[in-house]
Amino acid sequence: MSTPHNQAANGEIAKVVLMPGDPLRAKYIAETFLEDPTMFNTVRNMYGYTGTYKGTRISVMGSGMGMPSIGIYSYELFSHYDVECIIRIGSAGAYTEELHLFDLVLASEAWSESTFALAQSGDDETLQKPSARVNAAIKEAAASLQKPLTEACIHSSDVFYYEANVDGHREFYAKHGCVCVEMESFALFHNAKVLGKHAACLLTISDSLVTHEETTAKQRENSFTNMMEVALEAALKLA
Ligand SMILES: O=P(O)(O)O[C@H]1O[C@H](CO)[C@@H](O)[C@H]1O
Ligand SMILES: O=c1cc[nH]c(=O)[nH]1
Repeated sequence: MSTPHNQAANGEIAKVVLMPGDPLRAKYIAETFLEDPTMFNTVRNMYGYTGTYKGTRISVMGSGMGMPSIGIYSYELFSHYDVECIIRIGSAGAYTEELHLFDLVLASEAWSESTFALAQSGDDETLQKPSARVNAAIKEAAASLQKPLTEACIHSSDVFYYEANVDGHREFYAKHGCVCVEMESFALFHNAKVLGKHAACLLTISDSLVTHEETTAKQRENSFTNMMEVALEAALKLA
């Protein structure tokens, strides 16, 4: 049965779902890496596909941008479609000069000032954690593909554009140890926790708040192939 945001029938979505923010990144992954991909969702253009990767059934679906959006889609995948594991595969802005464009970052935890967890379940933790099992699978996959990654605390922000009076990234790095910023993992990890499911977040550095280098919109859609391949290999270990 469908939901207000997902037209898939029960059984059309695999147990492991890769979840980029951008639905066109989901389309690219399905068309580039999956065999026989079938589209299961077009509601709001939040494309979702199921296909096989090296013989294993895997799904990929966009989450949209921000915690309210991934909050809806991940909750429905976990609770309505019996999905066991979601690996977010996102873009992120670097808070430190040590991270460069296209570097991979695996979230060891997500710090946020967001009220998502408090509002959703009364959880007042400012750090939400990924599944240790899923992080282990991602690290194993990255090592076997010889793709270096940095495992570190990330910032899940509600804000993309800050005004100049806010000393954003320096403070988040100095006070909370966040090496980069994205906008969804805190809510995803929280939903997995309250529903007894598994989640992780693998990121590609798309821009730097320190050096102001940046990738294009098209590169964010289709060039983060190291991240895609690592996530697909990890999914094989989790399916
Ligand atoms: O590229 P995605 O996965 O959307 O991730 C990042 O990019 C968007 C902002 O440009 C936010 O969703 C942020 O989390
Ligand atoms: O949330 C995000 C994602 C990519 N780059 C940023 O600066 N912020």
